[in-house]
Amino acid sequence: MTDDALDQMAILAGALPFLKRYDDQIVVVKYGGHAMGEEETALRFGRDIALLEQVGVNPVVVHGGGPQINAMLKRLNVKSTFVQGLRVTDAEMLDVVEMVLAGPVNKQVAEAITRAGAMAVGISGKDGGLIRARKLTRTVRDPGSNIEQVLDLGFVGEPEEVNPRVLELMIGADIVPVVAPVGVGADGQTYNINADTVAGAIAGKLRAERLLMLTDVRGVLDREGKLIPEMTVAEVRRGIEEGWISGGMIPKVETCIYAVERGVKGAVILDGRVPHAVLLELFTDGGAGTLIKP
Ligand SMILES: Nc1ncnc2c1ncn2[C@@H]1O[C@H](COP(=O)(O)OP(=O)(O)O)[C@@H](O)[C@H]1O
Ligand SMILES: CC(=O)N[C@@H](CCC(=O)OP(=O)(O)O)C(=O)O
Repeated sequence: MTDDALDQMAILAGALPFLKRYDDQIVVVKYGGHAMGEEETALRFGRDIALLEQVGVNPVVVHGGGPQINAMLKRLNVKSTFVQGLRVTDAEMLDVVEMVLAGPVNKQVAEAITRAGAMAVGISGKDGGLIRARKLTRTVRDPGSNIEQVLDLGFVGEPEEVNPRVLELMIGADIVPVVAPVGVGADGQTYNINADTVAGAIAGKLRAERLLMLTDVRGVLDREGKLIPEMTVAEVRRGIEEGWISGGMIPKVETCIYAVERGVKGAVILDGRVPHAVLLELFTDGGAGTLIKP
């Protein structure tokens, strides 16, 4: 038996009460591009997801791939800009985004889970009508003049409607869905959607037991840099107002709030680079990151 499998067994040894809680429940896992790291990290993630499936949990994986898109853009010598953490996406950029997300990244994640003994199938939000998207509009207010300006991010979208049918069929057939964050408008236009947003929308629609957001920080940290194990929605809102929850953490906690307000029992932000982060979060008392509850 490999060291990795022994570690999995050690975590499972004390997991009986948790296994009951999650039996036949849906757990949506957002696997961020930064959390993917080296090939071995992806394979280890695959083994954990396969194990979840094998012990009776129904995992649904939504992956990102920002760094992987950046690597391809560098090879193609195409420049990319971000506004409020979102990639400005013209028609040429959209081709690259869809090619990378629905191509190698999606297949790598599905293959890692399949190799570990579960059957995973990669789809994008365009498959089976999963995500109907619309163009995202964002505004900024100029602090000097107080004038509001509408930003044009091109083909950046947001989910307008999630049709969970394809996911339900896959889950019913013991297939682990692996979703690339691309959607399609009513007119057939493809949209690039932030992966956190897609994970939140899917978790909300499926009323998942848990939404796990794997990133490359330990969770939400307080002003002293200490990990906060649990927060209510009100405490998160206060953190944003007071400014110690900022930058890339804001869309993440907002996604968690969106999900728990739609019936997800708990949303967790945790460090995907920690070995077996998913298992530790679900199957141990202390959990692994920051749990956000209603
Ligand atoms: N209170 C906080 N706790 C943890 N991280 C925070 C906090 N406030 C801001 N951040 C920032 O949020 C970042 C995480 O967001 P981001 O880098 O966008 O993640 P990802 O690439 O996984 O989507 C952290 O690296 C950190 O710089
Ligand atoms: C609109 C937008 O910004 N879309 C993202 C989609 C991928 C993503 O969200 O990946 P991570 O989770 O790894 O950051 C992008 O183009 O990078």
